[in-house]
Amino acid sequence: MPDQIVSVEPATGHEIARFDMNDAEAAVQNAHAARAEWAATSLSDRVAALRRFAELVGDEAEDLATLIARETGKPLWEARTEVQAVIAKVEISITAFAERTGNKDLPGPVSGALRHKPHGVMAVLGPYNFPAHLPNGHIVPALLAGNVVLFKPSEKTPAVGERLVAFYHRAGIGDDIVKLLIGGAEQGRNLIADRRVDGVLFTGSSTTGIAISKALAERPGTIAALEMGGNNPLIVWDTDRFADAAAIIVQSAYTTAGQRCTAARRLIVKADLYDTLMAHLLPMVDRIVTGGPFDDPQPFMGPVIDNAAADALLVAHQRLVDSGAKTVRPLRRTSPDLPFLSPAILDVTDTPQRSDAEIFGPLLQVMRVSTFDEAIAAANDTAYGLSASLVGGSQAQYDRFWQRSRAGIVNWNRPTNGASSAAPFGGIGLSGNHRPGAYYAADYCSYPVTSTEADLPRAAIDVGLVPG
Ligand SMILES: NC(=O)C1=CN([C@@H]2O[C@H](COP(=O)(O)OP(=O)(O)OC[C@H]3O[C@@H](n4cnc5c(N)ncnc54)[C@H](O)[C@@H]3O)[C@@H](O)[C@H]2O)C=CC1
Ligand SMILES: O=C(O)CCC(=O)N[C@@H](CCC(=O)O)C(=O)O
Repeated sequence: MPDQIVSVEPATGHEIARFDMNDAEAAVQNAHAARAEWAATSLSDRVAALRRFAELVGDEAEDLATLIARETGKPLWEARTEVQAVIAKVEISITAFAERTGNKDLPGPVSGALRHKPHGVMAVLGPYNFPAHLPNGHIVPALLAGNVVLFKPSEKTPAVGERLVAFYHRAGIGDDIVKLLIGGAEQGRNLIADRRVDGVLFTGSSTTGIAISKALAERPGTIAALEMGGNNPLIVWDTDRFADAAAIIVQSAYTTAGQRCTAARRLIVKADLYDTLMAHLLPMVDRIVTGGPFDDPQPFMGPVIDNAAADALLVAHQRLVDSGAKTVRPLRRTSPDLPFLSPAILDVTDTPQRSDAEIFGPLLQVMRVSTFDEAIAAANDTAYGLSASLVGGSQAQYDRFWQRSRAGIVNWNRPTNGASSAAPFGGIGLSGNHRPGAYYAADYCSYPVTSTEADLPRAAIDVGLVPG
C-alpha cells in the first residue's frame, strides 16, 4: 500500500495534491481521550460552533464548490448546490436534534425524564460522489449530539475531505473532536476494527456496507448506520405528458453522470407508450452536454470519477449486451484517456436473467411491460430498496404503487433523486440497515436515557412505613 494518496481531477487527469495517509490507531487514541470534553460542552456551545462552521462555508462557498468540481468532475453549477446542502444541513440538524432527541419530562406519578447521551467516538466513512455533503450529513448531527468524529473521506476525494475538516476546526471545533484520517479501504478497516470506536456512519457501496456489518458482527454495542446503493426503478404509466416524463427520466438517470445512489437505473414503461416516450426521450438524451466542470456553457454531465470506474461501467454494459440487451444508445468513452462517458440506454425487456448489481454511472436499462401489476413486480425485483418513482398514472395507481413499493423513497411525478435533507433518507434491503439519515440522523447519533427522579429517597414514606 502506498503511503500517499494522489488526488486527481477526473476531467483533466491533472494532479490536485498528494496526501500522507495517517495512522488510525493514533487518531482513535486522541479522539477517545477527547470524547468526554466534547460531550460535556453545552448544547448551545456546540450549536454556536456549527453555526460558525456554516457561516465560514458560506463565506468561501465558491472556493469549496470549485474544489468539489475539480476533484469529482461534476459541473460547477452542481458543485454549488452541494455547498448549499452543506450549509443547510446545520439548521436542519439543529431542528432534528431538538425534535427527535431532545429532553422531555415523562408524565406519571413519579417525576421522570428522557434525555439523550452521545455514543462517544464515531467513525464517518465517506463516498466520492458527494464528498462534502454526505459525510457532513453524518458529521454535523454526530457533533451536535456530543460525539467526537473520525472522518475518513473517500480515497478518491481527499482534498475536499481535508477542506471540510479545516472548516470545522476554524469554527473552533478542536482537532481531536473532528479528526481527518486519510486513507483507503485498509485505513477504513483498521479504523472500525478498533473497539474504542462506538459507531460507524457509512455512505458507500453495498459491498462495503456488508463488509462493515461483518466486521462489527461481534460488537452489537457498536452502532452502524449504513447508507448504501440502489437499483432504482422509474415507472412510466398512463400519461400524455411525454416531454415532462422524458425530462424527469433524464434528471433521474443522468444527473451527476448517474453517480447518485438514488439515480434511476431501470425504466419500466407501459408497452403501448414505449414508442412515443422514446420519441421524446432520445432527442433529449442526445442533446445532453457532457464536459469539464468549468466549461462555458456549463455541461449537464461531467465525467465519472476515474478511468477504473469508466472501464468497470463499460464491462457491465458489455455484459448486458452479451446477455441479450438491445442497445438503444451505447455507453462509450467520448475521450480516449479521460473518464467521460456518453449517456446510455439498453432495452432489457428480453433479458430477464440480468444482474441486479448497481451500475453506478450513466446507464439506464429500459423494459416494456403490459400491466400495472407487472410494472410494480418489476420495480420490486431487486435486492435493493432505496428509491422508486411513478410518472403518470391515477391517484389510485399511485396509492397501489406506494403501498407495494419496497423502497425508502417513493415518489409520484418526481425524479428518483434530489431527496430533501429535511426528511428521513434511507432505504431497505441492500440499500440500508433501517437507520435512515438526513432528518433522522439525529436518531443514531445518541442513545436515550430514561430516569425516574426524586430529590430524596422516599420509599419508606411511599409505601406507608413511616408518616410523610
Ligand atoms: N445510500 C446513500 O446514501 C449513498 C450511497 N452511495 C453508494 O456509494 C457507492 C459509491 O461510493 P464509493 O466511494 O465507491 O463507495 P465505497 O463503498 O467503495 O467506499 C466508501 C467508503 O468506505 C471506505 N471503505 C471501503 N472498504 C472498506 C472496508 N472494508 N471497511 C471500511 N471502510 C471501507 C472507502 O475507503 C470509502 O471511504 C455507490 O454504490 C453508491 O450507490 C453513495 C452515496 C450515497
Ligand atoms: O442526505 C441528505 O441530506 C439528503 C439526501 C440526498 O442528498 N440525496 C441525494 C443523493 C445522494 C447520493 O447519491 O447518495 C439525492 O437524492 O439526489
